[in-house]
Amino acid sequence: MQVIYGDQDNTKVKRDSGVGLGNFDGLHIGHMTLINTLINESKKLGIDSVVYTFSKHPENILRKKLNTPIITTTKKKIELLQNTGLDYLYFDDFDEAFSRMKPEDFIKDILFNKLKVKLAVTGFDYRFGYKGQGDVRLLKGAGEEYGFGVIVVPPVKIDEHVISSTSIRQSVTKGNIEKANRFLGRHFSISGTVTKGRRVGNTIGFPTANISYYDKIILPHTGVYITSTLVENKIYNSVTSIG
Ligand SMILES: Cc1cc2nc3c(=O)[nH]c(=O)nc-3n(C[C@H](O)[C@H](O)[C@H](O)COP(=O)(O)O)c2cc1C
Ligand SMILES: Nc1ncnc2c1ncn2[C@@H]1O[C@H](COP(=O)(O)OP(=O)(O)O)[C@@H](O)[C@H]1O
Repeated sequence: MQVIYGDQDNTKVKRDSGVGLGNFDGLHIGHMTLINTLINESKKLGIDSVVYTFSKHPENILRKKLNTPIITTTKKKIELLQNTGLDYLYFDDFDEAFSRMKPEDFIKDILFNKLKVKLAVTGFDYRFGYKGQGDVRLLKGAGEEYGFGVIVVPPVKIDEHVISSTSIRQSVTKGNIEKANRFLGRHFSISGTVTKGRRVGNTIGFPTANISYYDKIILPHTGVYITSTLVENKIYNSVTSIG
């Protein structure tokens, strides 16, 4: 898998491509269903598969005060998609100027000219372009005009609940990690750097580590959690105190 950063790299995708569209924060079961569909259908067509996403969550750019804490950092997204068979992970730079792009221009300039789209894969509720004016209907119409196919993935649910990054954020914030894990299809995790603390644990026979974390990530509700900790390729049984 090749990672492309839109702000640094103006190289175009070399071959015709299948493009998966969305923010994909969390890379939950719904997202992975979409991405697997993208990879499989692109293979069938003999084209490259590309996930086109943003390095910063649009909500955090457009509604600065309404901070959306993120579930997966860029680094984590790369890690999770690394061995899926995806050809390109494309992080574009979302800023105010970009947000004003009309859906029709996004299709023409980015999907068609830049990514040489032959297939677009989105979820049922995908919206794009200025103020979210574009939807799957518009995308399908443009597909007929420009000659690309569109696959719309129906809502992936667990127990009748549509899986979404918003519901995962709510579960994590409430401390309902079991539910978040079910929706994510893996264990919720946080990465960070070990920093020096008061070393109290050591004096009672438990080594402790203070983790400093990226401040935009979502944290579970204050409390004590049973965890596993991965340090330098070794996994330890652990207990983590949040707060
Ligand atoms: C060209 C373009 C312009 C966009 N402009 C806006 C905007 O003005 N307001 C907004 O809330 N989101 C805007 N978005 C973000 C989309 O509504 C949407 O969040 C994003 O494409 C990811 O889709 P998803 O939320 O279904 O994953 C824009 C997206 C694109 C591709
Ligand atoms: N449960 C789901 N089932 C099918 N597609 C989904 C699901 N959740 C999100 N998608 C699709 O994945 C892409 C990224 O969605 P995004 O808005 O980032 O996620 P979410 O809706 O979880 O916040 C969009 O095309 C969206 O329609």
